[in-house]
Amino acid sequence: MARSINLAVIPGDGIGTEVVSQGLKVLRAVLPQEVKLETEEYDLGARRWHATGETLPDSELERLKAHDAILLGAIGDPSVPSGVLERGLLLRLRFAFDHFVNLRPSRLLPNTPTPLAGDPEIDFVVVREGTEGPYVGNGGSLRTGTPAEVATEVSLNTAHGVERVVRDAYERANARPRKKLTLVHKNNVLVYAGHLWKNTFDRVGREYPEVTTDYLHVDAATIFLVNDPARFDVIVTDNLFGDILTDLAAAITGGIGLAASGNINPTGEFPSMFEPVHGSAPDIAGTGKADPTATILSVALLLQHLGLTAEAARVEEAVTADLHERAALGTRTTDEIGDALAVRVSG
Ligand SMILES: NC(=O)c1ccc[n+]([C@@H]2O[C@H](COP(=O)([O-])OP(=O)(O)OC[C@H]3O[C@@H](n4cnc5c(N)ncnc54)[C@H](O)[C@@H]3O)[C@@H](O)[C@H]2O)c1
Ligand SMILES: CC(C)[C@H](C(=O)O)[C@@H](O)C(=O)O
Ligand SMILES: [Mg+2]
Repeated sequence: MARSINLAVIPGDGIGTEVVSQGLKVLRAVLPQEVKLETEEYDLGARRWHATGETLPDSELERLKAHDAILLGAIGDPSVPSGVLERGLLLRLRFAFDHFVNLRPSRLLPNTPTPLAGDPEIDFVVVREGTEGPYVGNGGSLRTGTPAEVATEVSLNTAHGVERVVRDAYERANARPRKKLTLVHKNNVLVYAGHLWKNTFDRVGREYPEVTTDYLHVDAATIFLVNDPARFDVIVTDNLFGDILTDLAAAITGGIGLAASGNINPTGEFPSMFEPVHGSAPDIAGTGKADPTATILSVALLLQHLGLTAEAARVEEAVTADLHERAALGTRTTDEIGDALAVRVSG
């Protein structure tokens, strides 16, 4: 069936540009001829900010709306004050496009090194809330820069925002063979937000009698992620806990170079955005050491989201096969890994 994909591409900063070009290479190689791919690259990130002072102008946001999806590399640069691009560009996109499901799957693929002992079974997905929590920018500081400075960063949690992400997580758990959903929060201390999350979780759960539920405080969840990761199937959690847990999840499943994510707007009102979990890695930018696999697996999530499930599976299979050979192949550059995966998906 002939169709076209109108993809926005935001390479961003540092290794973002390096890994995105590999992601596009694999995307082009996996798509059948009858699917026409149109891409439009957006110059957003540190270069643009230095040149114009802009992070994400309204006009660009408006143009981005028209795309079927967005592929993003990473943003953030040591030459730009911390938070300017993170808030002004990345979070602005997630909020403006109502990406309330930040989907971060974690699977330990065969032959992939893990720092954990034994041969752990790891196959879970984190459903991280993407538009609320302490990320909303509800804060400020008084007497800034003085010894008497006071700073606040208030976490915003709405019944609407919590319910929609919890419901999405139940749906995902219900569709998986194990049907298990774990809520991670900290309701022994954060009692207002924590109780809203837990009450919503329990109430919505009554509509999903086949889903087994579990609750963990976030500190304990970090223990289990290391000692017993097999206990997790689907995790639902708030924006900040989800950020931290998914870097840990990446570390136990082969490293941050393999961790993919999708910022999903489930209603389809706005384009969803796919990006590796990692950042712009200024420490290795320009060296060819960046692993593009996380971006390529994010391309698989993008394909899945667009209903191209066979192509998504081909990308995942190619990554699994490539990982099998990693130990024998030794060190490869970003480009070499991208080339190898592009050959595999088109073969
Ligand atoms: N989604 C995003 O765009 C995003 C995500 C995280 C951090 N950031 C930003 O990126 C900048 C750097 O942040 P950071 O250092 O905390 O996190 P980072 O993820 O960029 O790097 C952490 C460590 O992981 C390594 N690493 C990351 N990606 C890798 C890859 N693909 N292959 C091999 N090694 C990889 C880096 O070399 C570094 O040692 C900051 O400005 C931060 O705000 C952006
Ligand atoms: C860069 C930052 C805003 C971002 C986040 O905290 O969500 C990043 O760490 C991520 O995990 O995508
Ligand atoms: Mg993060």
